[in-house]
Amino acid sequence: MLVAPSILSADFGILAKEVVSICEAGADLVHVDVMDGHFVPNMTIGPVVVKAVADVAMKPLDIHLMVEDNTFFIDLFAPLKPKYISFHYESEKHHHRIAQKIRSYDISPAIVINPATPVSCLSEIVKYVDMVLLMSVNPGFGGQKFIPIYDKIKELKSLIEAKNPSCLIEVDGGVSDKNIHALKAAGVDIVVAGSYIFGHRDYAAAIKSLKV
Ligand SMILES: O=C(CO)[C@@H](O)[C@H](O)COP(=O)(O)O
Ligand SMILES: [Co+2]
Repeated sequence: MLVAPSILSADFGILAKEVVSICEAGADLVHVDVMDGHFVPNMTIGPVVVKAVADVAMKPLDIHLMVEDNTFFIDLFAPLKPKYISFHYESEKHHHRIAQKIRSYDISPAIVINPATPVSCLSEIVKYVDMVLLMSVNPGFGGQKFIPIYDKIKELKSLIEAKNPSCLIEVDGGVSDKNIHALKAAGVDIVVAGSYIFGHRDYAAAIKSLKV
């Protein structure tokens, strides 16, 4: 299992130090939640702060867009060369165009679906992305209760095996040592965890407990 700590739960007063700490503690990716106050009822960070994160991160960035205007934000963040940019199925009319746009920057495109969005809506776009992110909370906030989406993970695994076997499955929201084994068994490749990791005094121990 790869682990992507979500910096949404970091102490923003010492953000650079927090990013270095999770990288040294064994993070595989640094998950950056970008919210615009329209697609979700919350706002987070923009290009100036994400650049400061990119400047100190020793691991690749995994940028999760929760915005209405995907094109605008992709153009803003592409110069920071993240490994992934993920966009929400629910926020976009032109999924294929957005995936191509991300790839044109030599960045891996990923698509995200909310807990109530069915896996069947991915049947065509799955061929064009390198990762699918399944939300296991409603997007907008850290620290929410995990929604059991195990059937969706299994359904997505079958779709990926049939249409794009190299595509990875990421799960985001409420991940902890309580559900990590079940997530692994269902076929997840990468977990995002915010409050679980940053709520521990020992980040390395928290990350290790998710690397199952
Ligand atoms: O995208 C989101 C929330 O919208 C996440 O990345 C959260 O930041 C995860 O936080 P926890 O649920 O692990 O506390
Ligand atoms: Co996220």
